[in-house]
Amino acid sequence: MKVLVSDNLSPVGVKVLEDAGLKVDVNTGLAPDELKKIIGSYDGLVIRSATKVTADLLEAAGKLKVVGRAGIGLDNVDIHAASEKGVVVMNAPDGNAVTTAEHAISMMLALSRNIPQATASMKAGKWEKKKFMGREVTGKTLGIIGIGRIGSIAASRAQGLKMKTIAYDPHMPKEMAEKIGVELVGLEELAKRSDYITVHVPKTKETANLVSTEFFSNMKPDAMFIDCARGGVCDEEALYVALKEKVIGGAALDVFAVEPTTPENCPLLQLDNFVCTPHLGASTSEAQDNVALIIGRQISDFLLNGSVTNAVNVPSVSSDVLAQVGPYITLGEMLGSMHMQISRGGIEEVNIEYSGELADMNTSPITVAFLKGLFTPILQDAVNYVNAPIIAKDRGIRVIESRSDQAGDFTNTLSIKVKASEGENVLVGTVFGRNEPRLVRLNMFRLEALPSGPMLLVFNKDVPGVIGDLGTTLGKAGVNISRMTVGREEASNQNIILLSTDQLISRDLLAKVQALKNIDAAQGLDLNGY
Ligand SMILES: NC(=O)C1=CN([C@@H]2O[C@H](COP(=O)(O)OP(=O)(O)OC[C@H]3O[C@@H](n4cnc5c(N)ncnc54)[C@H](O)[C@@H]3O)[C@@H](O)[C@H]2O)C=CC1
Ligand SMILES: O=C(O)C(=O)COP(=O)(O)O
Repeated sequence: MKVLVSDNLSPVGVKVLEDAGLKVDVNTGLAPDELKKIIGSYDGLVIRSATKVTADLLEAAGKLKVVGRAGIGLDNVDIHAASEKGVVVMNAPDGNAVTTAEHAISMMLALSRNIPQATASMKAGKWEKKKFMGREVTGKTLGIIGIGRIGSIAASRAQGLKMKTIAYDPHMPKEMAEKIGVELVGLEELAKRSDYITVHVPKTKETANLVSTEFFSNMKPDAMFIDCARGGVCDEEALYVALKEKVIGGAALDVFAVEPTTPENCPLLQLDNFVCTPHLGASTSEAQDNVALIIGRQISDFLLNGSVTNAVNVPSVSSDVLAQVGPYITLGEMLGSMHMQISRGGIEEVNIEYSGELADMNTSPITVAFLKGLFTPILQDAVNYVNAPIIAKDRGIRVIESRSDQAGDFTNTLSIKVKASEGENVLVGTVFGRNEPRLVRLNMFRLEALPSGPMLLVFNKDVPGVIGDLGTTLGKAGVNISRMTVGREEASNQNIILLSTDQLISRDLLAKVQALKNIDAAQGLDLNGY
């Protein structure tokens, strides 16, 4: 079996693959068409963030069985296309967290003491001692956006530097943050109170452009902003204006909306109060050895023994179990994603009830898939079919499973209640026929919906004209409705309408829907990939 390493990988990873008996070719920096020409002869592909694994490339990869990412981010992989081709995609989400947190702290100190600017000035033959007056970080407040793996390590390092640490992470229970000495606050409060702000969230629908003109206008005029997470979480145009007009004191970016970035497409690179690195967050020999070792072992285990670890698109179960509960694994993951998107506040408890014949089956992969689905909208590539239960435990979420012989009107049901700090929701699902997942209850509403693709969830009064108004509003915006389900609760005169649409609902369109008469609430859902 042959493995191609197409991005820079630490030699320890290559050694692990070779020692296992695999033939390894290292061929980095290939243009897409060059890669496409040779990919057909490989069983495995090892990448970092440079190689783009597109549907087009996968089309040419006739023998390919696995793509391994030495690191976390899979933004450069078309996971959906890989799943359709039966290619397993795996990553190594734990190997580079310390290193990336250290990079964020380095950026903070480099900004505080003007180290890059002073270096450039001295190399230009100057001795500008007065120009580069810095300031101490001791006693200052570090605001952390996203207090997950990397954010919490950054907090502990900052505490070591005698800084106060506050964080914004609406999905993290308060007690978990308090345990690590971090006060949880709202986004606006974080902007107003912090002297330094560092971002450690993945790029999701919620976090895209989270750091905007409004955010910068709330920051202190001498505060500094750092992003070593993902390009596009911060609006680069808004940052440019904030730095140019001295709305904030300085900024450092390791990640960009377009990578590789150049002075032509990134005007930030012209500013004196801007410091940057070319996506070096994970680039230390220690972190690279870690992720290379992990991915090398996972790929050889898979290619030689068929065992799947840390895969993002295949549950780690035997083919027998998959044949029995496979459709419920898909259903569980869909319900997980939907639960996270409709839930408000930090999740505290999950109750999963398996009913009917399901009660006698091996349901643990369904629970794992549910948890993976639950965390994917907020953690993206950092969650997979192996670490999802560990993430739940680390976040202090109680996962309770129960079984019942009775499944009501259906042969089997999966009924899941999620309690969050601001309320609870119940979703019940079943599988029709051999492989047709359906959502059959959402809280008090009975319905029959396929929880997949882009959707719009509407809560409305049960009066004539609502569906017509909705259809017209979506139609005017050019959005096609492919399915519609109405759930009715006669006692309360309340309905829900769940629509499947051909594209995601934009913020503007959602605002128009929310403004319609007799509509109490509406939200877009993204169940893509299911
Ligand atoms: N610059 C680089 O080279 C590297 C960048 N990264 C990136 O760093 C980021 C963080 O990684 P980890 O800490 O391992 O992830 P993680 O999954 O452990 O933590 C992410 C945190 O963000 C929070 N979050 C999600 N949506 C949020 C929102 N709307 N507002 C506030 N918080 C929100 C989650 O609740 C979670 O606590 C990822 O995007 C990752 O890809 C990771 C490694 C290297
Ligand atoms: O692991 C990640 O998500 C990273 O962003 C690191 O990217 P890299 O492997 O350095 O190209």
